[in-house]
Amino acid sequence: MNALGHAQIQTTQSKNVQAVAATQFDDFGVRPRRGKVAAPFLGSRGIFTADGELWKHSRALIRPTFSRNEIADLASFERHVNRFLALIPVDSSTVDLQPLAKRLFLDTSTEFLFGQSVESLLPETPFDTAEFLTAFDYSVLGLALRLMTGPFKLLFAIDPTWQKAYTKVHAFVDKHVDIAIDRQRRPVDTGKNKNSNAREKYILLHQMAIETQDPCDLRSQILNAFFPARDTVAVAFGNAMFELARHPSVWENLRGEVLDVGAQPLTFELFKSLKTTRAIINETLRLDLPASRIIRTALRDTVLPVGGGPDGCSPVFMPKGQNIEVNLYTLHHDPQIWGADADDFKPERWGEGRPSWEAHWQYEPFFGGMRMCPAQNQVITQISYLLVRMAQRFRAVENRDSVWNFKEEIKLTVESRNGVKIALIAG
Ligand code: HEM
Repeated sequence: MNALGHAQIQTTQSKNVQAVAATQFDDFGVRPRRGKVAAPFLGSRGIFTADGELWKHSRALIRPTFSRNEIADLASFERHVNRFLALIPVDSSTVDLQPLAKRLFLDTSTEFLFGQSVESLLPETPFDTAEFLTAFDYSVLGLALRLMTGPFKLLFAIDPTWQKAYTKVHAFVDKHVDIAIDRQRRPVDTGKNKNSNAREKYILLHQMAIETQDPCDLRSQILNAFFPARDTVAVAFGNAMFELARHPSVWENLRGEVLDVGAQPLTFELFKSLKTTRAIINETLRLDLPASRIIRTALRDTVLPVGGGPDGCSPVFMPKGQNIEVNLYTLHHDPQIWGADADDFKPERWGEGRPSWEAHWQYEPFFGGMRMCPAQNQVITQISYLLVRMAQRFRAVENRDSVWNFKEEIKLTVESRNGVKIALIAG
């Protein structure tokens, strides 16, 4: 395709997906496209913008955040979920769940990444959350526009609004960076907490400060991790509720499974056994996936397994510097893989005896290979937790949107343009 004057390859072939993600991983990178453009906002070091050794270092810094123990620790998530549930009307009036869910995940992600939640679900927030959010959203929009317009990004070269926005975000992050560095430099407290068995909560920024106390490096590393966390899970959960409001029988199946759980504690292990819940999440991430376009640049001359020749089945040459877009949306909607009902929401397709789409690189909502989303298990656990709590509390969910179909709004993530307007029936 011609992407605003640049020749770019678009692919939906699973063999090419596998090559880009895994078997030819070293041939592709993100830095040529993202590095310079993102630097003013995200800095020059971090998981989202780096390749090679720098990327390996950033990935190693972030990995422990998503360890089994951290994911299984649902106590602080529960605190935020209770606040979220308290804001949902129980008189069957219409609510748009999307902005509420975004506030929930903003609160949880700021807590586990920075060590302090912005508490946007509380009536009294500790500081001007709205101002921070506006600044962050504008910073992301500015970055998205610059990434999408490629050679025309110069049009935005003198845009003081973007600079103002990311400067505000930096001020917020720097405050927490200073706290993390200060904490690291303080002598270890061997006093009153010495015998305490309480496990200290894992906070990514504090862990990063053990490795580096360079404030610019820390700001860059943590912003690179926060950036993909913002909105993605809220959008995925919102999309699941969007579909459930239009498929009452699936809600009934979910509620049946959840009522069978009874008063058992909601644990990581329990979620793994909830087949209907997991099928709903899988199907939502297939149909309405928040991250649908993966773009890479060839770091050297390379050859893709398929796409060339008159029938598109031969290998195809990609010169160094050319971009490739892996279009996960089309892959997830391909009738040759999913059947004639590829565009329909059918969680039952994830039942026993199904084909192993994942093993064949046909289902990749978190992408795959070395740069696969590190938060995958945490995301699935948190969405499962929320769906279970919703189904415990509400007997039914009704669509209250005059528009039936899912209309995409494409930002850096893809979300429902009309929000998630529903009513929840308590019972
Ligand atoms: C439903 C929710 C989410 C989905 C569907 C999702 C999907 C993805 C996808 C497709 C990628 C690959 C992007 C690319 O290579 O261009 C990615 C990367 C990444 N995601 Fe997620 N993500 C989600 C939530 C999160 C959360 C909550 C975090 C929390 C920190 C996170 C952190 C990251 C990071 C750091 C990367 C970059 C990994 C690397 O380049 O090594 N994601 N995600």
